[in-house]
Amino acid sequence: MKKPVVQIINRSPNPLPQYATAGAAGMDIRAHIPAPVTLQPLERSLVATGLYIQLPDGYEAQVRPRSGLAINHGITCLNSPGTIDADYRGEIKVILINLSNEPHTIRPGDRIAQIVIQKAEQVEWMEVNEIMETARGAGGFGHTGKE
Ligand SMILES: O=c1ccn([C@H]2C[C@H](O)[C@@H](COP(=O)(O)OP(=O)(O)OP(=O)(O)O)O2)c(=O)[nH]1
Ligand SMILES: [Mg+2]
Repeated sequence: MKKPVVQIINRSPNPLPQYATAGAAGMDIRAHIPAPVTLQPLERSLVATGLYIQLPDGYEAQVRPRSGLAINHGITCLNSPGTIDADYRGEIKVILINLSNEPHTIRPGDRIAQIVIQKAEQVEWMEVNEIMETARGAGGFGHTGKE
């Protein structure tokens, strides 16, 4: 299947993000920082990547945490999933937070998160007074499976 093409500028010395396996949804993205950054417990930091992308209209990129960093070090993306709009032309940055009890150091070139590129259509609203009934109705927030 032909893949959509996304233009990218890489102002870092790191390789371009790549799919690590044939069926990967995400591509790891790396820190583009001049020196190591240590996150203390509950500290957050906006980490640069040196990447700038031009998404086709109708696409978005999501910045998502890496599960390995999360389970091993308590490092996640505070705004997960981060949204990269199709018309954003700034540098892709990652809001990392340390949810562990130990300091954790991010080094230049470390894989800090992953991006998933997918279709995201815009819609128009049609304002009405009623919306169609369903079996679920207004049930939510854990209402299924109860007697
Ligand atoms: O993890 C992220 C999230 C966002 N962005 C960039 C791309 C996105 O298009 C822009 C705005 O993000 P968002 O809409 O989430 O933030 P906002 O607080 O609503 O800012 P704005 O008013 O600029 O939309 O910031 C990133 O680089 N990394
Ligand atoms: Mg916004």
